[in-house]
Amino acid sequence: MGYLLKNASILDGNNNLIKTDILIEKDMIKKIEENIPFDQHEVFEAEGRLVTPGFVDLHVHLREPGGEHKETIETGTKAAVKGGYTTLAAMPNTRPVPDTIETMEFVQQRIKETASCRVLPYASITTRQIGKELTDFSGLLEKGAFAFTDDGVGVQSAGMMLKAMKEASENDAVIVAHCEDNTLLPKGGAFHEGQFTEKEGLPGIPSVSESVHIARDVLLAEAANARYHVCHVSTKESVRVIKDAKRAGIKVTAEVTPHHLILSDKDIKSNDTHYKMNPPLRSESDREALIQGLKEGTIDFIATDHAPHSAEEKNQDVELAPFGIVGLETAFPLLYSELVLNQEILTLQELVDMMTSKPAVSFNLPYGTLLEGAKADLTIVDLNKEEAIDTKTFVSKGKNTPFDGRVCKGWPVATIFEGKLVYNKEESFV
Ligand SMILES: NC(=O)N[C@@H](CC(=O)O)C(=O)O
Ligand SMILES: [Zn+2]
Ligand SMILES: [Zn+2]
Repeated sequence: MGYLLKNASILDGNNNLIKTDILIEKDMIKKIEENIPFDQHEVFEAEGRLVTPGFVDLHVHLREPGGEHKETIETGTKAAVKGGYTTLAAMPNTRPVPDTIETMEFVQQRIKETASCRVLPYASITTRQIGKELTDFSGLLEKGAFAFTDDGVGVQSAGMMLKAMKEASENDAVIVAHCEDNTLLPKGGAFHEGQFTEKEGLPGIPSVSESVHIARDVLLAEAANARYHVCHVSTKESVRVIKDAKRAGIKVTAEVTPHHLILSDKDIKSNDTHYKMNPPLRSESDREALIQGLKEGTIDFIATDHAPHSAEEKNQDVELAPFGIVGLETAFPLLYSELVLNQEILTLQELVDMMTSKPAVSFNLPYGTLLEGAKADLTIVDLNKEEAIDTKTFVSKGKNTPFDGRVCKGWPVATIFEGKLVYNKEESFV
C-alpha cells in the first residue's frame, strides 16, 4: 500500500534543505511530515538524497511515428525517467505529423501503450508543417493536443501566424514557436555566424534569423491577444525583444536549452557534428545574455530540445548531418555541475524550479510541485554522486551529444511517476 520515503531532503522554496518523510498512496502525495509512522508501506531510506518534483520537459522529440530508428515513445520516455523527468511534451515533426484527428489518436494510443511517464503531444500549427493551411485546432484539442507548434521549422508567413494566433486565442491554446526566417539563412549553414564560421570560412546562421521572428510574433500575439511561447531562445537580441514584450504586457513565455546555457561557439570542435544543432551555439555574449535572462525571469524555464539522431545520420559531413543533440539523460547533472557548482550562477532552488514549477506554471499544468494532494511525481537525486557522462550507458537510441566524457555531479538515482517507481538506478534505492 504505497511508499514511505524516510529522511528525504527537500527544498523549502528558499534554497534551504529540510529533512522530512514523504508518504505516497496510490498516485498521490498523501503526507509530507517528519516521523511518519509506517503501516504496510514499502519504506525507502532517502537519507542524504534530494527529493524534488518530477522534472518537466516541454520540448522533446520522441520521433514516433516515422522516425523509430532515432527514438520511440518507449525509448524516449525510458531516457526521460532515467534523467529524472516525469512529464514531457512531444514535438510533432514526425511522419506523419499529428495534424489530423486520426494521427493524434494514434499518437495517444502509442503513449498509453508504451510510455514510462506522462507525454503531452503537441499538434502542428499547419498541415504537414508546411505553412499553408491551419490544422483543426478545436478537434485536435479535443483529442488532447497539448499546444500547437511547427517546431523544426519557422512559420514563414506573418499572415499565417496571425491566423494561427487568433485561432489559438479563441480556443484558449498556446502557440509555441520555432523562430527562424528562412530568407535570412545561407545555403549549407551549420553554425552561428561569428568567430567560428569566420575562422573556418564557413557560411554562418545569423542571429537575426531568429530574433526577427520573435519580434514579429510578439506583435502578432498582441494583435490577436494570444498566448505565445518561444522555443530554444539563443541570442541576446531575442532576450531583449522578449523582455520588452513582457514589459508591454504581451502574453509571452520562453525557454532555453542546457546546451545554450553551457556552451558557445568557442567550444565547437571542427568537423564534429555533435556541435550542430538548431538554433546553433551562439557567441559567449549571447550565452551570458541567456543566463541573465533566465535569472531575471525574461526566460521562464529550461527545456532540453532532446533531438535524437542515428550515428549514421550524424556521421555525415557537417553540411549534410541533421541538426540536434540529445538531452534527457544529462540535463540535471550538467546544469547542476556547471551553473550551480562551478559557476555559481544559479542556486539549487532556482535550477529545480526552472525544471519543475516554472514550466508547469507557464502552461497551467498541475505538476511540478511537492505538495500534499499533488500527483506523486518525484525525482530522487544523489547530489554528491560524481560520474562521467557515458553515451554507452544511454537508454535513448540517440547517442548524439557533445558532452560525452564530461564529469558531472548530481545524478538522478530514482524516479517515481504517479506513485510508481519507474526508475531505480542499479536497484540502489530500496
Ligand atoms: N533542435 C534541433 O537541432 N533539431 C530538432 C528540430 C528543432 O528543434 O528545431 C530535430 O527535430 O531534430
Ligand atoms: Zn526548433
Ligand atoms: Zn525541437
